[in-house]
Amino acid sequence: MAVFTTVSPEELSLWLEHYPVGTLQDLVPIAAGIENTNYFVHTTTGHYVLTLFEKLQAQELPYYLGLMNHLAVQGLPCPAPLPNRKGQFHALLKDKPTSLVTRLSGQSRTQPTVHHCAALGHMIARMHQAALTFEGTQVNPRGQHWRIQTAQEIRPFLTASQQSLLNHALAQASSFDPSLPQGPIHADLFRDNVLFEEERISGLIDFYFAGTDNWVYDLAIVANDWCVTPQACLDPTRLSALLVAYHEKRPLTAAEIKHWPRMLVTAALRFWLSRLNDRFQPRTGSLLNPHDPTWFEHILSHHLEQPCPWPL
Ligand SMILES: Nc1ncnc2c1ncn2[C@@H]1O[C@H](COP(=O)(O)OP(=O)(O)O)[C@@H](O)[C@H]1O
Ligand SMILES: N[C@@H](CCOP(=O)(O)O)C(=O)O
Repeated sequence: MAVFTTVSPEELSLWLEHYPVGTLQDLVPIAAGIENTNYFVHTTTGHYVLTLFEKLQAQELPYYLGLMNHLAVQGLPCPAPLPNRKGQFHALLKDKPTSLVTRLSGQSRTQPTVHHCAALGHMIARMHQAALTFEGTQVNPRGQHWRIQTAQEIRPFLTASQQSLLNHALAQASSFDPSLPQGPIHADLFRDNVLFEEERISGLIDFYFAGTDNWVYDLAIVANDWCVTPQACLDPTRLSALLVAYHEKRPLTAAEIKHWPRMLVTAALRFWLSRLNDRFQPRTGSLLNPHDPTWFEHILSHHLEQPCPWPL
């Protein structure tokens, strides 16, 4: 389970005195997740999620928490950060920058249907459009610069054929048309980061990889996780449902459609690299749910061997 920093009810009760949320009733560690320490918190005023940031620094948080607040204010189902009595969205707890956000209802779907994919396509288009008016700016922290640097660091651990795959992927994951529509993107909207009540989306969570990048890249990240088959290729029915729904709300441009196969490669490369990095350069502390890099190696190989054209 991903609790890197233990918080006792006594420690949290003291910290919560700075928040207008009443008194602590219950504190439950959350097993899922691999980046931060998370707890469900129940107080006399409601249900919240407490996050102790294990990697991100305090100065990096205003972008993420500000974006979540911006989207929540506009009616998107994102966690709303609670300000403390000083008006701050984060404060130190156990020497870690920490936030308290609203707990959203619903469950993630491990086996999404076409209906879930269509609902998500609509929601991503809404999110992209709503995020455009957010005043904060940040380049995608897992973008081109990070890909090149991480590839260099993990290259010595790879076999010759993996290095060749890496070279092919890196060549495709660069020199994109600078006129592609951009804005703040979620950049990690995997199945575990979307909550549903029946077929309605009730939560978009975990914005801690967000940054400005190409919108079509965000869609490719989603397609690689939501539409993938056990053979590591994309299921045409779920993929169409996702893209048709997005396109209805925010029509893609001809340039975006042309870039689609390379965006799928870039998205698969990004998660292959981060998973390899977690395997070969693990953080100190207990990373108890590492993800398997081999899965994204398969997806990446598939996209390079049989580029997936725009399906609509
Ligand atoms: N605002 C929220 N409302 C409801 N559940 C949440 C919320 N934030 C996190 N969770 C739960 O906590 C789990 C881990 O959160 P996540 O942000 O993915 O962790 P990490 O940043 O460590 O990857 C999620 O899978 C979800 O079950
Ligand atoms: N989605 C990424 C890892 C990020 O983990 P999360 O729990 O913060 O979504 C992956 O699958 O590699």
